Amino acid sequence: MEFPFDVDALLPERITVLDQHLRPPARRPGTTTPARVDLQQQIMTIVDELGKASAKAQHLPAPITSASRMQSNRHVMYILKDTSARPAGKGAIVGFLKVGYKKLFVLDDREAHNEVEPLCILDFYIHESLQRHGHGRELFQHMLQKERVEPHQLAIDRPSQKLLKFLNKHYNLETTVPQVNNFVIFEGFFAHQHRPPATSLRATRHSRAAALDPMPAAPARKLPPKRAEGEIKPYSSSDREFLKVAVEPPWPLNRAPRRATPPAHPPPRSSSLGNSPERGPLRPFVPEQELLRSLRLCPPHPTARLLLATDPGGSPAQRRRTSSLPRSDDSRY
Ligand SMILES: CC(=O)SCCNC(=O)CCNC(=O)[C@H](O)C(C)(C)COP(=O)(O)OP(=O)(O)OC[C@H]1O[C@@H](n2cnc3c(N)ncnc32)[C@H](O)[C@@H]1OP(=O)(O)O
Repeated sequence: MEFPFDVDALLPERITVLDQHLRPPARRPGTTTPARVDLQQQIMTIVDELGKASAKAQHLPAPITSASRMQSNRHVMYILKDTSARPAGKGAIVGFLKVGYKKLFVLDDREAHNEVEPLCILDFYIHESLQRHGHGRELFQHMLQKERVEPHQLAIDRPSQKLLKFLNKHYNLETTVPQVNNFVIFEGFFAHQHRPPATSLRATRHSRAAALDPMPAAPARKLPPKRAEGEIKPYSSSDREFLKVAVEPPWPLNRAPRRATPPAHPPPRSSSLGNSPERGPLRPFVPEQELLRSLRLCPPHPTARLLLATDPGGSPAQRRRTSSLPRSDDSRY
């Protein structure tokens, strides 16, 4: 992918890492240095063009990667340049990989909900003319080392078939843990994960049920902490969510037909997973209330039940609230 400016001078390293500041890397000694603002503009152009090319390759209605989205999120972009060819002496870009930490509610193999904050693969693109030459693997490998994560610890935001094959081939990732959101996680995701100390912000911020849940928490964040967070909404974290706005018809046409009774169990494996990795049109919008209702119908964890039964200090009101279904004014979500 070529640009009308000198990519080779702009990005001295084979792989450049960009964060939300989109700072131009330090240039090689002896290279003439244009104004800093021009360099940043060039970086922004590269990010925008890569985002557009990736969206086109994935048949998305709009790019999910752009300079402005980079600036407003704590994502990290790994950009690979072509060091062999220097068409017109200006260099070229091979592709990019975008990652970021996200709060997710994921199901484990017992179909219990877990709040985690894994590193997510958000966008990945290698130029069409250079795919299947090992460039994707080079980028991915570099990212794994820099972020110090193992492939099975990652969550993937709506992987394409090509990416699923890529992950299978290079990292033996095959067996997925079925989810009801757009993220795909693989077997081993819940193994050996970092468990924060009981006094950590994460533990105290959680709901009582989450604090009692013995499932391990997400891998430790390597990125700086985000701004103060508000209420956590299940399934609200996909980086591709905003694309729904582009494809969703206006209200009331966007309302899914209401069921008489909410589903007692999450969708079966094939349905959940069959939907997630597919590209093309996004899945119909699931009304949040319906989703919450099905969440609230999940049976309490056995540990929680035991504690509630044996907790003599809890007031009757407290016991009433925790032993029955959450009330409509329950503001946890
Ligand atoms: C969360 C997300 O970002 S989902 C979106 C992922 N991006 C895309 O689908 C955009 C189009 N595809 C691409 O840009 C690239 O193919 C990537 C990024 C998926 C992989 O990068 P590449 O440089 O092609 O990967 P690399 O050469 O290291 O590995 C090749 C392997 O990837 C998989 N793969 C790559 N292209 C294809 C393809 N067209 N068909 C099937 N499998 C493919 C295969 O396993 C392949 O191994 P094989 O050639 O022996 O079958």
